[in-house]
Amino acid sequence: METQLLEGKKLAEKMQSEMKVRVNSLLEKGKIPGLTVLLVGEDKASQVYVRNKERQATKVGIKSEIIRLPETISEAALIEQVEQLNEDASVHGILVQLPLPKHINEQEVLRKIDYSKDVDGFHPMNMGNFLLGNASALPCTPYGIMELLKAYDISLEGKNALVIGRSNIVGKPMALMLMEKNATITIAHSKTKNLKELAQQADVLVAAIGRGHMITGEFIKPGAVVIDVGMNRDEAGKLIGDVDTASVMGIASYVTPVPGGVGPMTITMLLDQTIKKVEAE
Ligand SMILES: Nc1nc2c(c(=O)[nH]1)N[C@@H](CN(C=O)c1ccc(C(=O)N[C@@H](CCC(=O)O)C(=O)O)cc1)CN2
Repeated sequence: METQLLEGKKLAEKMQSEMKVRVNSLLEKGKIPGLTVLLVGEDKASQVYVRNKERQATKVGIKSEIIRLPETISEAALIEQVEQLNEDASVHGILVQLPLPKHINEQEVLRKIDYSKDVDGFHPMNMGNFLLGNASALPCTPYGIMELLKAYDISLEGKNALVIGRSNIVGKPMALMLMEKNATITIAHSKTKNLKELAQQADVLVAAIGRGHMITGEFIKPGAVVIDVGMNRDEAGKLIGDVDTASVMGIASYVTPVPGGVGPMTITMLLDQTIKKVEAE
């Protein structure tokens, strides 16, 4: 079987060039979409991600700012920053880059974002509305994956989908989005006993485990669609996914590469949701 790459980077470029047109028409009406990202601490990967968010936001015409805060900031001081942004009419989207340092309660901070400015879809109000089928903002990674599947005309109806990972930002919302498209969902996690067996029955497999190259060809049902959410570094510091892409080639029908698959779609959906906030005004 020939395995086709699901090229998130290419789709992201296409979607972002369409976003430039959307932003231009907002600018003509005197509206400038504004996105502010709060970055706490020195985490190397997070620094790369927020820089990329800022660069790509600027490219499509969004006014973007990163507020860098020290690792030692208190939860109260971080919440104060969030509340200031809630009051700032030029800011349409607020994003707190995750993970936060251990002394800060992530959920407490996220719930303090004005939910109408939450472009990550992590606010409990948005999560709840999403669960009820009435979303106003969606978690960007699973949203990007759904757009990628749509762009490649991959039908989910009646398919067995296995989501490996149960995080709030990927696994749980991913399962729900696949279910909305009439797939039959299984969620696996670190305590799942028969992972390989479950994987071998999956028509669609989403790997969001955080363990480099854990999913090899022997986990894959012939013809399956394989989505790799992993962002791991090997011993040489090279970025690798949760899926050993080379070993699934020839077995899967589709696979997302790392880099160039899911990651670029995550940022693109963030930009989309920021623009939508202003379009809806
Ligand atoms: N507030 C949030 N925090 C985090 C989220 C999120 O959606 N909201 N997701 C992840 C990290 N993330 C975005 O923040 C993210 C990860 C990876 C990429 C990406 O484009 N990856 C590239 C490779 C980049 C590299 O070379 O390191 C790729 O896959 O091609 C974008 C966004 C956790 N935190």
